[in-house]
Amino acid sequence: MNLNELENNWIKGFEKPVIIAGPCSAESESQMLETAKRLKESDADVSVFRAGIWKPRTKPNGFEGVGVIGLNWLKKVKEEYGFKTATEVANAHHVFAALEADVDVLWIGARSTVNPFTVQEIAQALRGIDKPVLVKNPVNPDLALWIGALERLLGQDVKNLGVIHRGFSTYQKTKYRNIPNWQIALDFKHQFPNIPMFIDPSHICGNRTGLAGVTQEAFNVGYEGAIIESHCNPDEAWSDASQQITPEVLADMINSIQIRKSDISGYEDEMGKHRTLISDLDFQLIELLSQRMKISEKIGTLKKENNIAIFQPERWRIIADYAAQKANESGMSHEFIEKVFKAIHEESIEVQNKIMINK
Ligand SMILES: C=C(O[C@@H]1C=C(C(=O)O)C=C[C@H]1O)C(=O)O
Repeated sequence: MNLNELENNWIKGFEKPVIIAGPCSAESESQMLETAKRLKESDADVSVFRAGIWKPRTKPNGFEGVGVIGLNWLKKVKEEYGFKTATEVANAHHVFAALEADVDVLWIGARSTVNPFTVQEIAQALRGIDKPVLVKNPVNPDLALWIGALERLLGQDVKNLGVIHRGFSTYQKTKYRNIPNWQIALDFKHQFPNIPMFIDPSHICGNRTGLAGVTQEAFNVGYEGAIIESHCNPDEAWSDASQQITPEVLADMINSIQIRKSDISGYEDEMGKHRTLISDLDFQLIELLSQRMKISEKIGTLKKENNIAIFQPERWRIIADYAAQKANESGMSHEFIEKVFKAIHEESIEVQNKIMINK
């Protein structure tokens, strides 16, 4: 069996979009019950209550989670408020403890997904379970590693799978804590449309203000749910205080978000007309690119015969400047045109390189 054959019917048992919410970390019984109570009373439509029991911290000596005692509090939340519960597992010991406490949904964190040994250990501990297991993207933008983690789970007969898009680490300071890199998540969704995808705006943003925008963007492209950190007293939270919101703020946010359906029925004709035009233009784009590469080949032959270097910075600068100017005039984003032309130039260099090394 491969990942594309999974049916993932588990998601049908949840109200859509599936909202998973709760504190970053379990801190005390009262903090857990108070947060759960207020989530229940709000109209955020939360179906799963999350809380971190074991916390992977960047530096030692910080708060590393309350440990197994927190599982009792999760149990209480389930009994008193009827939520399903979720927590992160990062080794086999966590898995056994979480299953023992009957946690309903487990997730593998971004720092674990990067390590095949860890994922294999967790997968073996989970062998054959039918509880949903969600895999966060690895901290580094590596789609194969993300897919590999799911394959390890499937290899142990864990078939109710989902993924969480939590963004990717960067060295540069950006407005995000972890840049979304939407393309990687969309590549995943394209390859595995049958695997439910959740957005984790809390870890992408690292602050409260960006949460609604990122969540809306994810629902615009058809994600199935969101996992959002919510705490009864966010400013006093023991971990990730700056990105947590109260249950009431969460409810306002969820209610302000538009949910889009992926089904186009009823609009096939109207969309069909536009799509025909797009297909026609795509065909022309490919034709034009192919003609451009053929000319580049001729230039490559000329350069080879006359020992001229392939890369011509002056010429490339003129082309890039011209493209930027045209982008402005036509109202397209400068970044987009720059990306397209860089890709064309890279391929053109590659085409000429092939000619050069051909005897
Ligand atoms: C085609 C050439 O070779 C390279 C490729 C270019 C391109 O594809 O536009 C431009 C400059 C060179 O770096 C050229 O020298 O004109």
